Amino acid sequence: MLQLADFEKSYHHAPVLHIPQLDIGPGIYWIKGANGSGKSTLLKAIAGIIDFSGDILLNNTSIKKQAVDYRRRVNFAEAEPVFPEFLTGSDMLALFMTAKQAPAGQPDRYLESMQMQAYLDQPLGAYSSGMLKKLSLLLAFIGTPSLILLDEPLITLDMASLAILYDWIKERQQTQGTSFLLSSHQPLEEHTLPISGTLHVADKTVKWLPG
Ligand SMILES: Nc1ncnc2c1ncn2[C@@H]1O[C@H](COP(=O)(O)OP(=O)(O)OP(=O)(O)O)[C@@H](O)[C@H]1O
Repeated sequence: MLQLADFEKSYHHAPVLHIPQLDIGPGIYWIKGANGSGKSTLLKAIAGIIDFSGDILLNNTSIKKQAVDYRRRVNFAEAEPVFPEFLTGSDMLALFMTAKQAPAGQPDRYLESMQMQAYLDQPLGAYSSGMLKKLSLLLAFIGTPSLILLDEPLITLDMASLAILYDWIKERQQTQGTSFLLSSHQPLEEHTLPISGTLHVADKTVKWLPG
């Protein structure tokens, strides 16, 4: 499903990650690592929003050689989303629906399950951090991506919302075969998600461990 080849990322000539080769199949993966190890950097590179050397392929589509096609297949939710304060949640949703060519009505059940309709038309400057997080997670489910990247999806969500997010992930994987990379600091409750493996980010590289 996802391949990284000769991947190198530096900030201002300081190397952060070097991954000679990484090849993972379809599934749901956790990305683990200490603060500053490079989890967000890895996710942003796979999302196609930061530059790096080497190549990343998603189902044989290269981020470098087929950039538009690649980006259409990947959705990303940032750890701490920042949106223009004067726009509303509905504005953001309409934008993503168009950009991701989403089927009409796709957000409805997501909005309902997280009970977001009540504040969707408020300006984003008036959202709490949890409300912003839910919106950013919802936007990552818009369209029909093959891979959804969620950076720290568990932070700022209350327990009820966490259970709903786990249901979204499981349902999407089961019905559409969507793969997920999820970064987290928290130790997870066992059996919440059918995890295929863990990517450990340490010593400026990434190691894959099954289960
Ligand atoms: N824009 C940037 N400019 C310079 N250095 C950066 C930049 N972004 C990240 N770094 C550095 O790259 C390294 C990896 O950062 P990254 O945010 O990817 O780590 P992380 O594992 O996601 O951390 P955390 O768990 O604290 O969120 C850190 O040393 C950080 O200081």
